[in-house]
Amino acid sequence: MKNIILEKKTHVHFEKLLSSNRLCLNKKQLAFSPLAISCVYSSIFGPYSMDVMTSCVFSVDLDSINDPSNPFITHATKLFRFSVPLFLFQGCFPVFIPLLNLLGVSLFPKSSTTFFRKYFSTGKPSEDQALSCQIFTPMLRGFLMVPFISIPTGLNDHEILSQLTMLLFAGYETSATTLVFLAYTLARNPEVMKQLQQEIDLTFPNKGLVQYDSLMQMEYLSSVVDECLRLYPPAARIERMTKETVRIKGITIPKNMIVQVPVYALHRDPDLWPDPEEFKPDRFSKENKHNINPYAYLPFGMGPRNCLGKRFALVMIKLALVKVLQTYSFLVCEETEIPLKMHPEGLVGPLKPIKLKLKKRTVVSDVEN
Ligand code: HEM
Repeated sequence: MKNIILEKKTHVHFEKLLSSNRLCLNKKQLAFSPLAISCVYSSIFGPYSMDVMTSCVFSVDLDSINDPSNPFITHATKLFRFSVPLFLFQGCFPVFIPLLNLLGVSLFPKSSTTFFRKYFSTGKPSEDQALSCQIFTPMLRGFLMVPFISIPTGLNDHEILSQLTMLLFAGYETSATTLVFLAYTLARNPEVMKQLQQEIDLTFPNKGLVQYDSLMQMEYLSSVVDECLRLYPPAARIERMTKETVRIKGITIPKNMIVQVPVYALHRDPDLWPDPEEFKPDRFSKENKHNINPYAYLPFGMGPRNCLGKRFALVMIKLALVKVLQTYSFLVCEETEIPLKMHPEGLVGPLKPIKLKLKKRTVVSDVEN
């Protein structure tokens, strides 16, 4: 299944996505008033991530800023308000999941899953349409084309819908939160932001069109995003279950034991990262990157079950950051919380919405001073 989504020519899809506007911040999303104090998350990055994910996963074009009461948005948003204790219980004791299902206890609200089921069964394209029509995204087409590619029986509606919902669930908040933390860390590190704006202006002069290949070749942008994901990896830990009993450094881990990898703690371990609390993108520069132990840096996990949307997320995040920084600078203001209080539950995220000032850049020379 993973191979179907991660088609070899992914970059061609991304180029198409960029030119089709599916990944673009719209004018409203970029229309801050100069020097406005703004809650960055709720004003742009949340709706941006929602619009991109629903558009690319479900082939549904939404406008979360102007039409926030669209039922698709209401139900998609509800998926993220799941019970964390129930989530942890299911993770720790998967053996009870069938019993919970029997009792009608579900992680996601029934009204929302029913909405998506109805939506999908009435609105999904036929296999022929999906094969021929370019308006359906590669993801949706990939799932509908499964019978032609790998599994002779194909996937039933329930299986396709579960995959699509999983993609939305896995991609929306992780990407939105990363963008918020990028805005926060850049506001707190203006010299880094200036260097990044310089790279942006050089790569896309006169706020030029952002192109996939150039975007992905931006070295400083990559380092900034990597370093932000080190400090704020949305998934604080990942899990694996042992298939066999193993002995590692004198510790025996029995078969079928769930092992948690503390990603957040690893990323801030002073033995692995000098000055771990400091935001230093140069750790990820071309010259320094090879010194990083790949098992010490796991924002997208590792191995065959690593993040399926990694490349997608990086394009979406880099594009949004470049578009915003072409026009605005992030600034801390009185309302900016320093240090940040983190949410104790769920994904790594701030306890309260982050507030920053946005200053409209006057001219490109802004960054040359
Ligand atoms: C900054 C954004 C993102 C971060 C930090 C992130 C992080 C992660 C992590 C840590 C895992 C677990 C990997 C492991 O256990 O080794 C994961 C799994 C996954 N992610 Fe992401 N993710 C992001 C965005 C996305 C997006 C945009 C999508 C979809 C387009 C996505 C889809 C998935 C899926 C489907 C899985 C499960 C993969 C599997 O079990 O084989 N993620 N992600």
